[in-house]
This record gives sequence, C-alpha cells and structure tokens, in this order.
Amino acid sequence: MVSAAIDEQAPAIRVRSLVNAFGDQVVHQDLDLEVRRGEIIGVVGGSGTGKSVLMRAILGLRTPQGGEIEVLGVDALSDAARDTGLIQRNTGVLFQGGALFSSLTVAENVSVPLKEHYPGLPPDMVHDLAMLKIRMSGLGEDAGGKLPSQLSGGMRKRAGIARALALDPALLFLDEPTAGLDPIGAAAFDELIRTLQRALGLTVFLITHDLDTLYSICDRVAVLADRRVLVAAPLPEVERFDHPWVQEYFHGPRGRAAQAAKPKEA
Ligand SMILES: Nc1ncnc2c1ncn2[C@@H]1O[C@H](COP(=O)(O)OP(=O)(O)OP(=O)(O)O)[C@@H](O)[C@H]1O
Repeated sequence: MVSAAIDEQAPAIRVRSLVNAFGDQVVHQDLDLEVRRGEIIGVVGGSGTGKSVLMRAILGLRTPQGGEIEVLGVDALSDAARDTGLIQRNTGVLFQGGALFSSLTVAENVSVPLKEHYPGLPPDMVHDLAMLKIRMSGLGEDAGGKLPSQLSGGMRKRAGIARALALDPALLFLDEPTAGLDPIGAAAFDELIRTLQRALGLTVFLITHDLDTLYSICDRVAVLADRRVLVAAPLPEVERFDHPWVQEYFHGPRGRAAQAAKPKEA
C-alpha cells in the first residue's frame, strides 16, 4: 500500500502506465519504469522523446494525464505528497544549465533549500552545511563567496550539485549534467557523480546524450522511444536490443568509440 511516508523497502521510483500529452501531442503512452535503490540509471532517447517531461512528472512539477508514480514508496500524485513536500525533501535536482540564482553567491544558493525546508536552523549552521556540500562537490572554500557568473561552466555545475545535495537527498536527478563541458571536464564530472553516489548511497536518475557517461558510470540504461520505455537494462543487454534508434545510437560511430573507451571491469 502506498502512503505518505518514505518506505525504505520500496523501489526508488516506480512509474506505471504513465500518459503525458500536450494537446494532441502524446509524449508518453503507457510508460513503465522502475528505478532500483542505489543505482545510477541513465535515461536516453532521441530529442523530444520526453526525457525531461518524464523527470518533471516524477518530481511533481507537472501532472500527467494518466498513470501512477511512486517515489521512495510515496504516491507522488497524491495530495499528501504535495502537501508535505516529502518527495522534494528527499530529492535533489540538477537542471540543465545549473539554474542557480544569479544574484546569490554559491553558498547562498546552496542555503536556499535548507532555509526553505528547515526555517528554524541557525544561520551559522546553514552556512556550515552549505560549505560542507560545496567542498563535497569538489569546489574550494573560496567558491562559496562567488557569484555564479564568476565561475566556469564546470564549476557552476558543481555548485548546482552542492545545492542538489543540500538536504541530504536519497535521490538525485540530473538533466544532461555533462552537456557543454569539454571531454576532460565531463569525465571529471562523471567521476564526481560516481564518487558521491557510492559515498552517500544515492540513487541517481540521469538524463544524458553522453555515451561516455553511460559507459563509465551507469548501472542500467533506460531507452525512451515510441512514447514509452523500450528497455531498461544493463548496457550489454540494451546494446543488443532490436530497435532502429538503439542500433544507430549504440552501434553508430560514436557508440563504437565510447564502447572502445569504456573502463574495463576490475
Ligand atoms: N510545456 C510544454 N508545452 C508543450 N509541449 C511541451 C512542453 N514541454 C515539453 N513539450 C513537448 O514534449 C516533447 C518532449 O519534450 P522533452 O523536453 O521532454 O524532450 P527530451 O527528450 O527531454 O528532449 P531533448 O533531448 O531535446 O532535451 C517535445 O515534443 C516538447 O516539445
């Protein structure tokens, strides 16, 4: 039974028969997806297949036309989930571009969710917690006092991660985290996500077009096509899946290059 309390035994995310449409345009029809606790799931699909719409629905940022969504065992579409902010308190999100407040310093940005969800926390404690998350995200102490415009693109993403981790979430959502980073910066960012996921026991829902990210850090990959999740499985299984988009994506030139460069299992 689904209730408005976190269920430690439930899957991190369970989506059933999801329908999302904009007017006549049906983006998802009977979409099913289960995300396990503690995994990094990569969500891929062609442009416009509804990866961001799926993430927004799971986060409660849009109401789907049909279906069920449970997050950490909580019915995400229920009034109770909305009223308590339970899911928001247990999830962190890095939107495309970081979405930091441009007029606030990095430390102030990271403090925003802390102040919002725990208004009684003393300011010193809020600041110390924000600085801890900033250091965990691989930024130096000095970054805390800077405005987003004073940071490089990679540093802004790290600041976004620090903010996403502010509330010690069980679940982290990342929308194209390596987009716009050079290959070395992207590899370092992948490494940061893997390190944080292992250290904090996070479940990570990661939308990406980056094949290197899939091969280096994802435990499973979910492919969106034809308005649903075609397959959600470890990469070797997904690579074999008989669908034109999957074959082109994984066995085209870029897919072959990423496979050749993938880390060998220890
Ligand atoms: N608010 C909206 N109003 C109308 N249509 C929308 C809205 N949001 C998304 N869509 C449409 O839904 C479809 C899926 O969009 P979405 O952004 O989820 O795709 P995506 O898979 O994340 O694409 P990309 O890889 O290009 O980021 C697109 O056709 C888009 O135009």
